[in-house]
Amino acid sequence: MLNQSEADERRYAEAMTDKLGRALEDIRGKISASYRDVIEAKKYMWENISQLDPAERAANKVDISLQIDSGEKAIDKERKLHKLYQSPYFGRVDFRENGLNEADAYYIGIHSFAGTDGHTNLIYDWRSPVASMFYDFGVGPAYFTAPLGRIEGELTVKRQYKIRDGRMEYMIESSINIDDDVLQKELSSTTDEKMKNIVATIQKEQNVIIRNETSDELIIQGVAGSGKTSVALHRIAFLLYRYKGTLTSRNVLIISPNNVFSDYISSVLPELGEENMMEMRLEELAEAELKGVAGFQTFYEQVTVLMDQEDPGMIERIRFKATADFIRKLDEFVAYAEQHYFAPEDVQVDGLRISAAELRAIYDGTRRMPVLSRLERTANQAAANLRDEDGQRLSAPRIRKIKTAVKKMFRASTLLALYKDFYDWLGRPELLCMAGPKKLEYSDVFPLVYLKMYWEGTAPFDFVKHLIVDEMQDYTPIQYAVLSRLFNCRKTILGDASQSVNPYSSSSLAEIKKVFPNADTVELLKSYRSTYEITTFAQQLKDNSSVVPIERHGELPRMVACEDKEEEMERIRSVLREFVHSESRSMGIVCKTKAQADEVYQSLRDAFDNLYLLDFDSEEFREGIIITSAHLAKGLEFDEVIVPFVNSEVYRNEMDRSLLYIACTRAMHKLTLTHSGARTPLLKEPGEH
Ligand SMILES: Nc1ncnc2c1ncn2[C@@H]1O[C@H](COP(=O)(O)OP(=O)(O)OP(=O)(O)O)[C@@H](O)[C@H]1O
Repeated sequence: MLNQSEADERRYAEAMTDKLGRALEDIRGKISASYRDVIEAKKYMWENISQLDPAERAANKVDISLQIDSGEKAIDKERKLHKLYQSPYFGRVDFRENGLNEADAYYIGIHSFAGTDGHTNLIYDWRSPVASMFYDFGVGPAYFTAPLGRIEGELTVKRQYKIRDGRMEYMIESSINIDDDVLQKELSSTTDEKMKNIVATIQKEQNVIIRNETSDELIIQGVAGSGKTSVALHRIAFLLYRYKGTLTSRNVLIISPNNVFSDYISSVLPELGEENMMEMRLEELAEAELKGVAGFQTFYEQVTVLMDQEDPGMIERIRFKATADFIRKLDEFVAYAEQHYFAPEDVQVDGLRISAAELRAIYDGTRRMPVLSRLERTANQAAANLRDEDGQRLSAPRIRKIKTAVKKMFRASTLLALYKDFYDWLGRPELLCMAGPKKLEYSDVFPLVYLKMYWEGTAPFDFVKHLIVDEMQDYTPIQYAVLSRLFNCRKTILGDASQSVNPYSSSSLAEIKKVFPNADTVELLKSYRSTYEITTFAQQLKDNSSVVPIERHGELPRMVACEDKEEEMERIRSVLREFVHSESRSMGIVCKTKAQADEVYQSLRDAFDNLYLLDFDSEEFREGIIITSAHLAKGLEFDEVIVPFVNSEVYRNEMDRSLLYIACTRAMHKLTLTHSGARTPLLKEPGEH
């Protein structure tokens, strides 16, 4: 057996690092040479431009661009080699194929690495078929699916390593699954500025999702900290590897909740050797779709209004528009409008006549088109059927008159008018209410985008081949219906029904399934982010007994009762001073509202460096002390979290419960809650049952 003892493994790791070092030098040499070649070629072209004929110039340009291309590939390879040089591999499986006597050893790393012959793989990419056994099996019977089919056999060895800067820090013989010790070490470490990759410790249930190639629509419901976002990103990295040539990062789009979140996750794919995918907020999509139609309130603004005042009318409007039944009603209305909204009349243009019957016949023959196109087509067709006094086709001004006349035959003259009619048709006109002059309420934005598809159609995003929707609980069925029409591609949809920032419009898995009836669904129940103590403490806010906290222990959350706000801020300062002198790298102060976050920021800004206020206009996630609201903290995590103002008058209703749950579950290692006055009834003292 190759490298039986730990000493053998240490030597092997060093030798591998040497090999990688040489490969790295080699590629760096090539990059410099290629850089010089490009400069030379450009210089030659510049100096001789007057003597070169057009064909020679074109040939030179092609040469230069080929050289740049190969230089870029070399830079990409250098990046990967550098990564491997720092940590060549993290796992090994020895696999004996059925019918063979000997097992082969496969070392598994973040990228693959071939020996000098270019054929022998010394390190296997974690996404390669053989590497799947590392995640799926312990020692014993195992198999992997190769391009030619399933290969069965036996794992005789399974090991994990931590190699840093050429030195093996530890090696673990793990017989069952990715060993808990390694996972514990990974989870206990303090967090870097951005999200980390988890290739060395992907869990079996996560691997099934990452390597899923069969689901066109995959919905992942996972508890807080179960690795949903990590898994979705690794899934994309896997699919980019698996479908190299047909799928590139430019074909993958993530619908993300805000720019900070996009920034927070932006390091994972590059770390895995892939380019970042495209990202977009759903509001950006709506902005493009409704340009020139109406402005609108954002989701964030909607939530802020709801937090400031409990407006039963607004809540009813939101609730009404947040069900699958609402889509059905809108569809019924469209069918009704289809039948009744076009009322043709005879048209007279300068003595020429088109009959209502003819218009009706043409209009009826244009089904499946959006309204505006139908009307246009009807007018054009009717005009084309007609000849003027001289037996000629109609002039442009006459055609325009016909178009105007035909347009007026449709009962609604604008998209907004049609939308308003919908509520009249329902007999519920009060359900449409503007947030301001020419400003729609957020709950009307996507119904209107949906109706626009019927009104004037919309161009689908055909270049997107895989769509990821994160924080799925915050999108309503009508938003999914829009996405489903605009993105006719594979989808990975993930979220947690317990982490909704607006419970009146949150979608459960069951609701989303109504829009995607053929979707496959998976649940992730194990929570990896927080210590056992933090997870169980947060559980009192959400009655979900199926959550499985990871057995990683830490301090009990601290509940700090204060006499008044002044004392509360002083206690927060003291927690921050402890943090500054600790090993922790990131601290989140997660408030309920932006106004509270502003207040805390003002009170602390002069006392600490590295203190940042994160609001909806922020672009990046930063290391240090971040002050923000629960809405924006969604999806993020911090070594330590402080939740201020957990008073009875601040956290009282269901919405507050969700926000408090989000806030508490952002903490990895330490959680402190402070209040002055009575504690919120939603929480018990830590340790109290
Ligand atoms: N298999 C794993 N190995 C190591 N760390 C993991 C693993 N799975 C998840 N984690 C860690 O758990 C934390 C939570 O992961 P992630 O943010 O992907 O979860 P989530 O389900 O999207 O969370 P939330 O919904 O609460 O925002 C991250 O620090 C991630 O690195």
